[in-house]
Amino acid sequence: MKLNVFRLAIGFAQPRGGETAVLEDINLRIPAGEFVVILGASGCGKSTLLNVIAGFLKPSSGEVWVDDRPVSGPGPDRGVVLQTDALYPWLDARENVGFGLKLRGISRQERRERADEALRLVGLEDKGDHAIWQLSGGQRQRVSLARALIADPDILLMDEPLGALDALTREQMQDLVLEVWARTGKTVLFVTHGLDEALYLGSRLIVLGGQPGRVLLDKPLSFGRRAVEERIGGRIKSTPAFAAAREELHDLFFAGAER
Ligand SMILES: Nc1ncnc2c1ncn2[C@@H]1O[C@H](COP(=O)(O)OP(=O)(O)OP(=O)(O)O)[C@@H](O)[C@H]1O
Repeated sequence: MKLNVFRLAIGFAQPRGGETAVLEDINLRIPAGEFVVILGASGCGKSTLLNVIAGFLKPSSGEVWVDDRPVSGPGPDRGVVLQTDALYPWLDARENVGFGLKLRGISRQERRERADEALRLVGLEDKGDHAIWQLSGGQRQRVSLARALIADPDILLMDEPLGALDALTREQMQDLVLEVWARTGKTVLFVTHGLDEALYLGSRLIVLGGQPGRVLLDKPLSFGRRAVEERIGGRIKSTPAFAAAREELHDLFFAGAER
């Protein structure tokens, strides 16, 4: 599914009155199947952009379209994964994954089957009965990803989903995200603060910055356009070409951030 953002702007009311503009004149055309990484200084509006696309926030002006439908609220065509897992501690992993289907009135049997399928996709087929507190941080993020995948959304919105994980788990999760993306062909919007992560995963980079936030840079990323099999395992990150691309991205990013 194509995702289009037209002249989007949003601001937040201030406690003492008035409004601060957070994003202004955001225009994006994202074809189906693209892996878009979004970088930008803290507070520039990355999460706000994802929340508008998810339908959790209404823009002050402009529009978001998924294919030929304008977004007016959350929908099963867009799945969301956040930095901190928003899992329900009183439900086991399988019930967490299937919770959205329960709200849609889908039978217990079907929920169970689909939750197990989503858990298989993230490599947790043996953890469905586990309580959330029995899972590691990485496993909890896998459950969050499975929960986002269960409705088979065409678009995955991921807001620093690996930001709270230790370095090793983070690398493993990057490969899992790549595998899921390759296997499902979903469109991904992935907010990160990691330049390596952006280069490794993304087929396209968007840098937000300024006040109010705008798109400072929108360009294809060469490593992310390589076959997933070539990237998986992370060896590519220690090649001179990757180091050179990282340096270039570093300079571009910080030049942009100063604007
Ligand atoms: N609900 C809200 N009410 C008022 N201001 C808000 C609200 N949500 C976000 N903001 C403000 O909007 C700006 C952008 O916030 P946002 O969380 O989108 O930034 P970000 O780029 O995702 O930051 P970070 O990288 O630190 O997560 C910030 O200045 C923030 O304080």
